[in-house]
Amino acid sequence: MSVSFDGLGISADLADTMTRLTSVGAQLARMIARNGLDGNLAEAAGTNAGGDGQKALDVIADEAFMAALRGGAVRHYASEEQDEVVDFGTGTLALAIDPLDGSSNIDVNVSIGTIFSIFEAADDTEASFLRPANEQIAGGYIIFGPQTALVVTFGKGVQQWVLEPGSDIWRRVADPKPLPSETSEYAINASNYRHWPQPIRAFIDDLVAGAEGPRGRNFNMRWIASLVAETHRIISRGGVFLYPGDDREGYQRGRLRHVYECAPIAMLIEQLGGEATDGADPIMSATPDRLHARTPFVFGSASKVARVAAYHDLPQDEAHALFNTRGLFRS
Ligand SMILES: O=P(O)(O)OC[C@H]1O[C@](O)(COP(=O)(O)O)[C@@H](O)[C@@H]1O
Ligand SMILES: [Mg+2]
Ligand SMILES: [Mg+2]
Repeated sequence: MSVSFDGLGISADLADTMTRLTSVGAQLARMIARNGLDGNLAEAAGTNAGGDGQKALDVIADEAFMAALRGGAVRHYASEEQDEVVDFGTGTLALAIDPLDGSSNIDVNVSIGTIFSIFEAADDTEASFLRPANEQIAGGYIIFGPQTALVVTFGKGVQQWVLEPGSDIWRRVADPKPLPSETSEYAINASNYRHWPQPIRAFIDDLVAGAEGPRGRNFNMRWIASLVAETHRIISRGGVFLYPGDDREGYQRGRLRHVYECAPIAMLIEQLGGEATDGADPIMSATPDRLHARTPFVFGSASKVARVAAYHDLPQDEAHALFNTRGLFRS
């Protein structure tokens, strides 16, 4: 057996689905390690349902997961790369997937990943996914980086496996620890500053002001542009991630997709004692209105996520005031 989920109390259907996912994960890891030797995985390949340009690896990963899952316990397959839910006809589960996350990093040898969300299948294809994330029975990701790792929750804590390089063998390693509630690291694409709503600008202004600002201490920033890699860093050492809505065309609800990006990450983060919101309200209790719906996304250490929500509650004049007047937010 190349991976084992024994002792985790999950159903045979869920274990079979996870085995199929990890088998494709091992194949993709080998392929990614050979990028440039056998062809260019970052070559342009078309446009997906959301209007995003697809790279060769986006399409290869989607086809590989779909082929591996067909005939198993998954009945409804929803993918970033498919306009509509694919109905395999039989099975008890519904799986939503971002087959390849962080596509802009394929050709620069930076960590990329796969994100997945699993529900019990509903009667109708769309109904399987247009429901609150707190109905998920599993959520997780595979990260393809210096190590290939699987991080997943089945609703009782978070477990992690690492792929033995060059093989199909996944070894379980220590479970991730709960997130620290305080942190000094934040992640946001700061090039969008001028497009952000005022509460996000005010929050970031105060972090950037560091020891001289209202927070009275310094913060550090990271931006990898792979949601999976940012999540893995935050799970490893804490931090807060923000992809807010902004005033660019098509970005009013941010960039990230509720169903197959934010919902499973939110489940992992909450299992580790962190929080995940759209800036104000929890992701886990929101119901998306479309398969490819976007949502603003803020997640990570609980106190930081709560602080972002508090900035949304500031009176307009205080959100605009010079940072040194915001004594309320010292720490
Ligand atoms: O390029 P931007 O606007 O900083 O966006 C980066 C974000 O886009 C994403 O790459 C979107 O995911 P895909 O690569 O699956 O489209 C996230 O992984 C990442 O957080
Ligand atoms: Mg993605
Ligand atoms: Mg993707």
